[in-house]
Amino acid sequence: MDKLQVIGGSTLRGEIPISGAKNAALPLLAATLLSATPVRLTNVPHLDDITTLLKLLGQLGAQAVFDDQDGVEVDASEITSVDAPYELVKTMRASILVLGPLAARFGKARVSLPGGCAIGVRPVDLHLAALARMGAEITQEGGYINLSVPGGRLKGAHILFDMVTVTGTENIMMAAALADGVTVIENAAQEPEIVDLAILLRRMGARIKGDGSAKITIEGVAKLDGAEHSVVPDRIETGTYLVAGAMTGGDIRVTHTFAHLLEPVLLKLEEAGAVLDIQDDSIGLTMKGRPRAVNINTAPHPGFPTDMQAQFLVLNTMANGIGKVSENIFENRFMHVPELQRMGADIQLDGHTATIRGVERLQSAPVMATDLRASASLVIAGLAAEGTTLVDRIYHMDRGYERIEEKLRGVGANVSRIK
Ligand SMILES: CC(=O)N[C@H]1[C@@H](OP(=O)(O)OP(=O)(O)OC[C@H]2O[C@@H](n3ccc(=O)[nH]c3=O)[C@H](O)[C@@H]2O)O[C@H](CO)[C@@H](O)[C@@H]1O
Ligand SMILES: C=C(OP(=O)(O)O)C(=O)O
Repeated sequence: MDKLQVIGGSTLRGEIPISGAKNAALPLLAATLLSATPVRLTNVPHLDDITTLLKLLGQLGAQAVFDDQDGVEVDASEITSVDAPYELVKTMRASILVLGPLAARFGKARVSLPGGCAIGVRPVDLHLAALARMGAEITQEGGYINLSVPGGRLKGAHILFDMVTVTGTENIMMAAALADGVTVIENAAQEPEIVDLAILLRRMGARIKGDGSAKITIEGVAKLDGAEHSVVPDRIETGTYLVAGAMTGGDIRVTHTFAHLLEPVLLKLEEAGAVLDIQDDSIGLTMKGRPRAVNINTAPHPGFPTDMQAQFLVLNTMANGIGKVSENIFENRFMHVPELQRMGADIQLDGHTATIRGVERLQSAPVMATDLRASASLVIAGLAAEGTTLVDRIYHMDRGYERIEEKLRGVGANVSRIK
Protein backbone atom coordinates (compact mmCIF):
# COMPACT_ATOMS: atom_id res chain seq x y z
CA MET A 1 0.00 0.00 0.00
CA ASP A 2 1.46 3.40 -1.00
CA LYS A 3 2.43 5.93 1.66
CA LEU A 4 3.19 9.62 1.38
CA GLN A 5 6.35 10.89 3.03
CA VAL A 6 6.06 14.55 4.00
CA ILE A 7 9.08 16.41 5.33
CA GLY A 8 7.72 19.48 7.09
CA GLY A 9 9.10 22.97 7.34
CA SER A 10 9.04 24.28 3.76
CA THR A 11 7.22 27.53 3.05
CA LEU A 12 5.02 26.99 -0.01
CA ARG A 13 5.65 29.50 -2.80
CA GLY A 14 4.50 29.51 -6.42
CA GLU A 15 1.57 28.44 -8.56
CA ILE A 16 -0.64 25.35 -8.34
CA PRO A 17 -2.93 24.50 -11.28
CA ILE A 18 -6.36 23.25 -10.20
CA SER A 19 -7.98 20.28 -11.94
CA GLY A 20 -11.60 19.68 -12.90
CA ALA A 21 -13.86 18.79 -9.97
CA LYS A 22 -14.28 15.11 -9.09
CA ASN A 23 -17.75 15.82 -7.70
CA ALA A 24 -18.79 17.48 -10.95
CA ALA A 25 -17.10 15.04 -13.34
CA LEU A 26 -18.84 12.03 -11.76
CA PRO A 27 -22.44 13.20 -12.36
CA LEU A 28 -21.45 14.63 -15.77
CA LEU A 29 -20.10 11.22 -16.82
CA ALA A 30 -23.26 9.54 -15.50
CA ALA A 31 -25.35 12.00 -17.55
CA THR A 32 -23.76 10.71 -20.76
CA LEU A 33 -25.98 7.62 -20.31
CA LEU A 34 -29.00 9.79 -21.10
CA SER A 35 -28.12 10.15 -24.78
CA ALA A 36 -27.53 7.80 -27.71
CA THR A 37 -25.25 10.46 -29.24
CA PRO A 38 -21.68 10.84 -27.88
CA VAL A 39 -20.97 13.41 -25.18
CA ARG A 40 -17.49 14.86 -24.77
CA LEU A 41 -16.16 16.25 -21.51
CA THR A 42 -12.90 18.16 -21.09
CA ASN A 43 -10.97 19.17 -17.96
CA VAL A 44 -11.72 15.69 -16.55
CA PRO A 45 -9.36 14.93 -13.65
CA HIS A 46 -7.26 11.74 -13.68
CA LEU A 47 -8.45 10.20 -10.43
CA ASP A 48 -9.23 6.72 -9.17
CA ASP A 49 -12.94 7.63 -8.83
CA ILE A 50 -13.08 8.67 -12.49
CA THR A 51 -11.44 5.39 -13.55
CA THR A 52 -14.06 3.52 -11.50
CA LEU A 53 -16.95 5.36 -13.15
CA LEU A 54 -15.44 4.83 -16.62
CA LYS A 55 -15.21 1.11 -15.79
CA LEU A 56 -18.85 1.12 -14.72
CA LEU A 57 -19.93 2.90 -17.93
CA GLY A 58 -17.94 0.28 -19.88
CA GLN A 59 -19.67 -2.50 -17.96
CA LEU A 60 -23.04 -1.06 -19.05
CA GLY A 61 -21.89 -1.17 -22.69
CA ALA A 62 -20.83 2.46 -23.20
CA GLN A 63 -17.55 3.20 -25.01
CA ALA A 64 -15.70 5.62 -22.75
CA VAL A 65 -12.09 6.64 -23.23
CA PHE A 66 -9.75 9.51 -22.43
CA ASP A 67 -9.37 10.82 -26.01
CA ASP A 68 -6.98 13.59 -25.08
CA GLN A 69 -4.97 14.59 -22.02
CA ASP A 70 -8.09 15.54 -20.09
CA GLY A 71 -10.88 14.90 -22.60
CA VAL A 72 -13.26 11.96 -22.32
CA GLU A 73 -15.76 11.00 -24.98
CA VAL A 74 -18.57 8.67 -23.98
CA ASP A 75 -20.65 6.90 -26.59
CA ALA A 76 -23.66 5.35 -24.83
CA SER A 77 -25.51 4.40 -28.03
CA GLU A 78 -25.30 0.65 -27.37
CA ILE A 79 -26.15 0.01 -23.72
CA THR A 80 -26.11 -3.75 -23.18
CA SER A 81 -26.70 -3.97 -19.42
CA VAL A 82 -28.45 -1.91 -16.74
CA ASP A 83 -26.61 -3.66 -13.92
CA ALA A 84 -24.17 -1.76 -11.65
CA PRO A 85 -22.39 -4.52 -9.72
CA TYR A 86 -21.30 -4.47 -6.08
CA GLU A 87 -17.61 -4.92 -7.03
CA LEU A 88 -17.55 -1.45 -8.59
CA VAL A 89 -20.14 0.33 -6.43
CA LYS A 90 -18.42 -0.70 -3.18
CA THR A 91 -15.27 1.22 -4.13
CA MET A 92 -17.19 4.40 -4.91
CA ARG A 93 -20.55 5.47 -3.51
CA ALA A 94 -21.10 7.96 -6.35
CA SER A 95 -21.83 4.95 -8.62
CA ILE A 96 -25.42 5.46 -7.43
CA LEU A 97 -25.46 8.33 -9.98
CA VAL A 98 -26.16 5.86 -12.80
CA LEU A 99 -29.54 5.00 -11.25
CA GLY A 100 -31.42 8.13 -12.41
CA PRO A 101 -30.12 8.06 -16.02
CA LEU A 102 -30.76 4.31 -16.43
CA ALA A 103 -34.29 4.66 -15.01
CA ALA A 104 -34.98 7.59 -17.33
CA ARG A 105 -33.65 6.17 -20.62
CA PHE A 106 -34.29 2.43 -20.20
CA GLY A 107 -37.07 2.24 -17.58
CA LYS A 108 -35.06 -0.29 -15.59
CA ALA A 109 -31.92 -0.62 -13.52
CA ARG A 110 -30.25 -2.93 -11.06
CA VAL A 111 -27.74 -1.05 -8.93
CA SER A 112 -25.90 -2.30 -5.87
CA LEU A 113 -26.72 -0.42 -2.67
CA PRO A 114 -23.62 1.64 -1.93
CA GLY A 115 -23.52 0.84 1.79
CA GLY A 116 -22.02 3.02 4.50
CA CYS A 117 -18.54 4.48 4.50
CA ALA A 118 -16.01 5.84 6.94
CA ILE A 119 -17.67 9.27 7.27
CA GLY A 120 -21.23 8.08 7.85
CA VAL A 121 -24.10 5.74 7.04
CA ARG A 122 -25.07 7.72 3.93
CA PRO A 123 -28.35 6.07 2.94
CA VAL A 124 -29.93 6.65 -0.49
CA ASP A 125 -33.54 6.53 0.74
CA LEU A 126 -34.29 10.05 -0.54
CA HIS A 127 -33.10 9.15 -4.08
CA LEU A 128 -35.37 6.09 -4.06
CA ALA A 129 -38.42 7.86 -2.60
CA ALA A 130 -38.16 10.56 -5.28
CA LEU A 131 -37.84 8.02 -8.11
CA ALA A 132 -40.86 6.16 -6.68
CA ARG A 133 -42.84 9.43 -6.81
CA MET A 134 -41.90 9.61 -10.48
CA GLY A 135 -43.53 6.22 -11.03
CA ALA A 136 -40.63 3.79 -10.55
CA GLU A 137 -41.30 0.49 -8.81
CA ILE A 138 -38.39 -0.25 -6.53
CA THR A 139 -37.52 -3.35 -4.54
CA GLN A 140 -34.36 -4.24 -2.67
CA GLU A 141 -32.94 -7.73 -2.62
CA GLY A 142 -29.55 -9.22 -1.90
CA GLY A 143 -27.99 -5.76 -1.48
CA TYR A 144 -29.30 -4.55 -4.85
CA ILE A 145 -31.85 -1.91 -5.83
CA ASN A 146 -34.15 -3.33 -8.54
CA LEU A 147 -35.98 -0.59 -10.38
CA SER A 148 -38.53 -0.83 -13.14
CA VAL A 149 -40.84 1.76 -14.63
CA PRO A 150 -44.29 0.51 -15.69
CA GLY A 151 -44.89 1.85 -19.22
CA GLY A 152 -41.15 2.50 -19.56
CA ARG A 153 -41.15 6.29 -18.98
CA LEU A 154 -40.88 8.14 -15.67
CA LYS A 155 -43.46 10.84 -14.96
CA GLY A 156 -42.72 14.36 -13.79
CA ALA A 157 -43.49 14.86 -10.08
CA HIS A 158 -43.33 17.42 -7.29
CA ILE A 159 -40.51 16.38 -4.98
CA LEU A 160 -39.57 17.77 -1.60
CA PHE A 161 -36.29 16.47 -0.23
CA ASP A 162 -36.46 16.17 3.58
CA MET A 163 -32.71 16.85 3.70
CA VAL A 164 -30.49 18.56 1.19
CA THR A 165 -28.80 15.82 -0.83
CA VAL A 166 -26.27 16.57 -3.55
CA THR A 167 -26.20 13.26 -5.46
CA GLY A 168 -29.93 12.84 -4.73
CA THR A 169 -30.65 16.16 -6.47
CA GLU A 170 -28.36 15.15 -9.36
CA ASN A 171 -30.02 11.74 -9.78
CA ILE A 172 -33.47 13.32 -9.93
CA MET A 173 -32.39 16.12 -12.30
CA MET A 174 -31.08 13.46 -14.71
CA ALA A 175 -34.15 11.25 -14.29
CA ALA A 176 -36.50 14.20 -14.80
CA ALA A 177 -34.70 15.40 -17.93
CA LEU A 178 -36.26 12.51 -19.93
CA ALA A 179 -39.48 12.10 -17.89
CA ASP A 180 -42.97 12.74 -19.16
CA GLY A 181 -44.04 16.12 -17.75
CA VAL A 182 -42.65 18.65 -15.30
CA THR A 183 -40.63 17.83 -12.19
CA VAL A 184 -40.12 20.36 -9.42
CA ILE A 185 -37.41 19.65 -6.85
CA GLU A 186 -37.85 21.60 -3.59
CA ASN A 187 -35.06 21.88 -0.99
CA ALA A 188 -32.67 21.04 -3.83
CA ALA A 189 -28.91 21.12 -3.33
CA GLN A 190 -27.35 24.37 -4.60
CA GLU A 191 -23.69 23.31 -4.95
CA PRO A 192 -21.70 24.58 -7.98
CA GLU A 193 -21.54 20.95 -9.20
CA ILE A 194 -25.36 20.97 -9.51
CA VAL A 195 -25.14 24.05 -11.72
CA ASP A 196 -22.41 22.40 -13.81
CA LEU A 197 -24.62 19.35 -14.36
CA ALA A 198 -27.54 21.58 -15.37
CA ILE A 199 -25.30 23.37 -17.90
CA LEU A 200 -24.37 20.07 -19.58
CA LEU A 201 -27.96 18.80 -19.52
CA ARG A 202 -29.20 22.04 -21.14
CA ARG A 203 -26.51 21.66 -23.82
CA MET A 204 -27.89 18.16 -24.43
CA GLY A 205 -31.36 19.65 -24.92
CA ALA A 206 -32.84 19.41 -21.41
CA ARG A 207 -35.19 22.11 -20.11
CA ILE A 208 -34.00 23.02 -16.63
CA LYS A 209 -34.49 26.21 -14.60
CA GLY A 210 -33.57 27.24 -11.10
CA ASP A 211 -30.31 25.28 -10.66
CA GLY A 212 -28.21 27.01 -8.03
CA SER A 213 -31.37 27.77 -6.01
CA ALA A 214 -33.41 25.56 -3.68
CA LYS A 215 -36.13 25.02 -6.32
CA ILE A 216 -35.25 23.37 -9.62
CA THR A 217 -37.83 22.91 -12.36
CA ILE A 218 -37.29 20.38 -15.13
CA GLU A 219 -39.59 19.95 -18.10
CA GLY A 220 -38.95 16.47 -19.48
CA VAL A 221 -38.12 15.97 -23.17
CA ALA A 222 -38.37 12.79 -25.28
CA LYS A 223 -34.70 12.59 -26.21
CA LEU A 224 -31.35 14.20 -25.41
CA ASP A 225 -28.49 14.83 -27.85
CA GLY A 226 -24.71 14.85 -27.67
CA ALA A 227 -22.81 17.88 -26.38
CA GLU A 228 -19.40 19.13 -25.26
CA HIS A 229 -18.63 20.56 -21.86
CA SER A 230 -15.64 21.51 -19.73
CA VAL A 231 -15.81 20.33 -16.09
CA VAL A 232 -15.97 23.14 -13.51
CA PRO A 233 -12.73 23.60 -11.45
CA ASP A 234 -12.47 21.67 -8.19
CA ARG A 235 -13.39 24.07 -5.37
CA ILE A 236 -12.32 21.56 -2.70
CA GLU A 237 -8.91 21.00 -4.27
CA THR A 238 -8.62 24.80 -4.57
CA GLY A 239 -9.47 25.27 -0.89
CA THR A 240 -7.17 22.45 0.22
CA TYR A 241 -4.09 24.01 -1.42
CA LEU A 242 -5.00 27.46 -0.09
CA VAL A 243 -5.10 26.03 3.44
CA ALA A 244 -1.73 24.33 2.82
CA GLY A 245 -0.35 27.73 1.77
CA ALA A 246 -1.79 29.40 4.86
CA MET A 247 -0.48 26.70 7.24
CA THR A 248 3.08 27.07 5.98
CA GLY A 249 3.10 30.88 6.05
CA GLY A 250 3.28 30.70 2.27
CA ASP A 251 2.75 32.86 -0.77
CA ILE A 252 0.91 30.85 -3.43
CA ARG A 253 -1.49 31.26 -6.32
CA VAL A 254 -4.00 28.61 -7.36
CA THR A 255 -4.77 28.91 -11.06
CA HIS A 256 -7.50 27.61 -13.45
CA THR A 257 -10.10 28.13 -10.72
CA PHE A 258 -12.74 30.68 -9.73
CA ALA A 259 -13.20 32.46 -6.40
CA HIS A 260 -17.01 32.50 -6.70
CA LEU A 261 -17.04 28.70 -6.32
CA LEU A 262 -15.72 28.83 -2.76
CA GLU A 263 -16.73 32.09 -1.12
CA PRO A 264 -17.40 30.64 2.37
CA VAL A 265 -13.91 29.07 2.35
CA LEU A 266 -12.24 32.31 1.22
CA LEU A 267 -14.07 34.32 3.92
CA LYS A 268 -12.77 31.93 6.59
CA LEU A 269 -9.22 32.13 5.20
CA GLU A 270 -9.39 35.93 5.46
CA GLU A 271 -10.74 35.63 9.00
CA ALA A 272 -7.71 33.44 9.75
CA GLY A 273 -5.43 36.27 8.60
CA ALA A 274 -4.67 35.31 5.00
CA VAL A 275 -4.40 38.09 2.43
CA LEU A 276 -6.12 37.08 -0.81
CA ASP A 277 -5.64 38.47 -4.29
CA ILE A 278 -8.58 37.42 -6.46
CA GLN A 279 -8.19 37.50 -10.23
CA ASP A 280 -10.57 36.26 -12.99
CA ASP A 281 -9.33 32.66 -12.93
CA SER A 282 -6.88 32.48 -10.06
CA ILE A 283 -6.57 33.21 -6.34
CA GLY A 284 -3.41 34.38 -4.63
CA LEU A 285 -2.83 33.84 -0.91
CA THR A 286 -0.19 35.28 1.37
CA MET A 287 0.02 34.42 5.04
CA LYS A 288 2.37 36.10 7.46
CA GLY A 289 2.91 34.46 10.83
CA ARG A 290 0.54 32.06 12.58
CA PRO A 291 -3.11 31.91 11.49
CA ARG A 292 -5.88 33.12 13.83
CA ALA A 293 -8.27 30.44 15.08
CA VAL A 294 -11.62 30.32 13.25
CA ASN A 295 -14.95 28.68 14.03
CA ILE A 296 -16.44 26.41 11.36
CA ASN A 297 -20.01 25.16 11.02
CA THR A 298 -20.52 22.87 8.05
CA ALA A 299 -23.75 23.29 6.08
CA PRO A 300 -25.08 22.66 2.56
CA HIS A 301 -24.00 25.23 -0.06
CA PRO A 302 -23.80 28.23 0.25
CA GLY A 303 -22.74 27.29 3.79
CA PHE A 304 -19.26 26.06 4.69
CA PRO A 305 -18.57 22.76 2.86
CA THR A 306 -18.09 19.60 4.91
CA ASP A 307 -15.42 18.56 2.39
CA MET A 308 -13.23 21.42 3.74
CA GLN A 309 -13.84 20.70 7.43
CA ALA A 310 -10.79 18.49 8.04
CA GLN A 311 -8.44 20.99 6.37
CA PHE A 312 -9.69 23.91 8.52
CA LEU A 313 -9.53 21.78 11.63
CA VAL A 314 -5.82 21.34 10.87
CA LEU A 315 -5.42 25.08 10.30
CA ASN A 316 -6.75 25.61 13.83
CA THR A 317 -4.24 23.17 15.34
CA MET A 318 -1.42 25.70 14.85
CA ALA A 319 -3.49 28.87 15.12
CA ASN A 320 -3.46 31.61 17.74
CA GLY A 321 -6.47 31.01 19.98
CA ILE A 322 -9.26 28.46 20.24
CA GLY A 323 -11.40 27.38 17.29
CA LYS A 324 -14.59 25.35 17.34
CA VAL A 325 -15.39 23.12 14.36
CA SER A 326 -18.89 21.64 14.11
CA GLU A 327 -19.69 18.93 11.57
CA ASN A 328 -23.39 18.98 10.74
CA ILE A 329 -23.60 16.88 7.56
CA PHE A 330 -21.94 13.55 8.37
CA GLU A 331 -22.09 11.76 11.72
CA ASN A 332 -18.56 10.35 11.68
CA ARG A 333 -16.29 12.83 9.99
CA PHE A 334 -13.70 13.41 12.70
CA MET A 335 -11.45 10.43 12.16
CA HIS A 336 -8.51 12.70 11.45
CA VAL A 337 -8.71 13.94 15.07
CA PRO A 338 -6.95 11.00 16.80
CA GLU A 339 -4.25 11.08 14.12
CA LEU A 340 -3.71 14.82 14.62
CA GLN A 341 -3.59 14.29 18.39
CA ARG A 342 -0.70 11.89 17.75
CA MET A 343 1.05 14.81 16.05
CA GLY A 344 0.67 16.92 19.18
CA ALA A 345 -2.57 18.75 18.35
CA ASP A 346 -4.71 19.85 21.31
CA ILE A 347 -8.26 18.84 20.34
CA GLN A 348 -11.28 18.02 22.52
CA LEU A 349 -14.13 16.18 20.81
CA ASP A 350 -17.65 16.50 22.11
CA GLY A 351 -20.32 15.00 19.87
CA HIS A 352 -20.27 16.79 16.55
CA THR A 353 -18.03 19.63 17.74
CA ALA A 354 -14.25 19.71 18.06
CA THR A 355 -12.58 22.40 20.16
CA ILE A 356 -9.03 23.08 19.04
CA ARG A 357 -6.47 25.03 21.05
CA GLY A 358 -3.63 26.05 18.75
CA VAL A 359 -0.09 24.89 19.53
CA GLU A 360 3.16 26.52 18.29
CA ARG A 361 4.16 23.55 16.14
CA LEU A 362 2.90 20.05 15.32
CA GLN A 363 5.29 17.10 15.63
CA SER A 364 5.71 14.52 12.90
CA ALA A 365 4.38 10.98 13.42
CA PRO A 366 3.29 8.00 11.35
CA VAL A 367 -0.42 8.56 10.68
CA MET A 368 -3.21 6.74 8.90
CA ALA A 369 -5.58 8.27 6.34
CA THR A 370 -9.16 7.15 6.95
CA ASP A 371 -11.04 8.97 4.20
CA LEU A 372 -10.43 11.35 1.34
CA ARG A 373 -10.41 14.75 3.06
CA ALA A 374 -8.87 13.33 6.24
CA SER A 375 -5.92 12.27 4.06
CA ALA A 376 -5.54 15.80 2.72
CA SER A 377 -5.67 17.22 6.24
CA LEU A 378 -2.87 14.88 7.39
CA VAL A 379 -0.71 15.89 4.44
CA ILE A 380 -1.24 19.57 5.32
CA ALA A 381 -0.40 18.81 8.96
CA GLY A 382 2.79 17.06 7.81
CA LEU A 383 3.82 20.08 5.71
CA ALA A 384 3.62 22.33 8.76
CA ALA A 385 5.05 19.84 11.28
CA GLU A 386 8.59 19.42 12.46
CA GLY A 387 10.25 16.33 10.97
CA THR A 388 9.08 13.55 8.67
CA THR A 389 5.43 12.45 8.63
CA LEU A 390 4.46 9.21 6.92
CA VAL A 391 0.81 9.16 5.80
CA ASP A 392 -0.42 5.60 5.31
CA ARG A 393 -3.41 4.40 3.23
CA ILE A 394 -3.21 7.21 0.69
CA TYR A 395 -5.46 5.30 -1.69
CA HIS A 396 -8.21 7.44 -0.11
CA MET A 397 -6.34 10.58 -1.23
CA ASP A 398 -5.91 9.23 -4.76
CA ARG A 399 -9.71 9.14 -5.11
CA GLY A 400 -9.82 12.93 -5.13
CA TYR A 401 -6.45 14.69 -5.58
CA GLU A 402 -4.83 14.59 -9.00
CA ARG A 403 -0.99 14.46 -9.00
CA ILE A 404 -0.86 15.83 -5.45
CA GLU A 405 2.85 15.14 -4.88
CA GLU A 406 3.79 16.82 -8.16
CA LYS A 407 1.59 19.85 -7.46
CA LEU A 408 2.97 20.26 -3.92
CA ARG A 409 6.57 19.75 -5.04
CA GLY A 410 5.95 22.49 -7.64
CA VAL A 411 5.53 24.99 -4.78
CA GLY A 412 8.52 23.79 -2.79
CA ALA A 413 7.06 21.05 -0.57
CA ASN A 414 9.20 18.04 0.26
CA VAL A 415 6.80 15.16 -0.42
CA SER A 416 7.30 11.79 -2.04
CA ARG A 417 5.30 8.64 -2.59
CA ILE A 418 6.70 5.47 -1.09
CA LYS A 419 5.51 2.41 -2.99
C1 LIG B 1 -19.78 12.57 -5.24
C2 LIG B 1 -20.23 13.74 -4.44
O1 LIG B 1 -20.72 14.73 -4.96
N1 LIG B 1 -20.02 13.67 -3.12
C3 LIG B 1 -20.39 14.78 -2.27
C4 LIG B 1 -21.88 14.68 -1.96
O2 LIG B 1 -22.09 13.41 -1.34
P1 LIG B 1 -23.58 12.86 -1.20
O3 LIG B 1 -24.38 13.34 -2.35
O4 LIG B 1 -23.46 11.40 -0.98
O5 LIG B 1 -24.05 13.58 0.11
P2 LIG B 1 -25.55 14.06 0.41
O6 LIG B 1 -25.67 15.51 0.10
O7 LIG B 1 -26.49 13.14 -0.24
O8 LIG B 1 -25.62 13.82 1.98
C5 LIG B 1 -26.02 14.82 2.91
C6 LIG B 1 -26.62 14.18 4.12
O9 LIG B 1 -27.89 13.62 3.75
C7 LIG B 1 -27.97 12.26 4.14
N2 LIG B 1 -28.79 11.54 3.14
C8 LIG B 1 -28.51 11.68 1.81
C9 LIG B 1 -29.25 11.03 0.86
C10 LIG B 1 -30.32 10.20 1.28
O10 LIG B 1 -31.02 9.56 0.48
N3 LIG B 1 -30.57 10.08 2.61
C11 LIG B 1 -29.84 10.74 3.56
O11 LIG B 1 -30.10 10.61 4.76
C12 LIG B 1 -26.51 11.79 4.16
O12 LIG B 1 -26.33 10.63 4.97
C13 LIG B 1 -25.81 13.02 4.72
O13 LIG B 1 -25.93 13.04 6.11
O14 LIG B 1 -22.25 15.74 -1.09
C14 LIG B 1 -21.57 15.72 0.19
C15 LIG B 1 -22.13 16.85 1.03
O15 LIG B 1 -21.80 18.06 0.48
C16 LIG B 1 -20.07 15.82 -0.02
O16 LIG B 1 -19.43 15.63 1.22
C17 LIG B 1 -19.57 14.76 -0.98
O17 LIG B 1 -18.22 15.04 -1.33
C1 LIG C 1 -16.92 12.62 0.63
C2 LIG C 1 -16.41 12.85 -0.57
O1 LIG C 1 -16.65 12.14 -1.68
P1 LIG C 1 -17.65 10.90 -1.90
O2 LIG C 1 -19.03 11.41 -1.80
O3 LIG C 1 -17.32 10.45 -3.29
O4 LIG C 1 -17.33 9.87 -0.83
C3 LIG C 1 -15.52 14.01 -0.82
O5 LIG C 1 -15.30 14.34 -2.01
O6 LIG C 1 -15.01 14.59 0.15
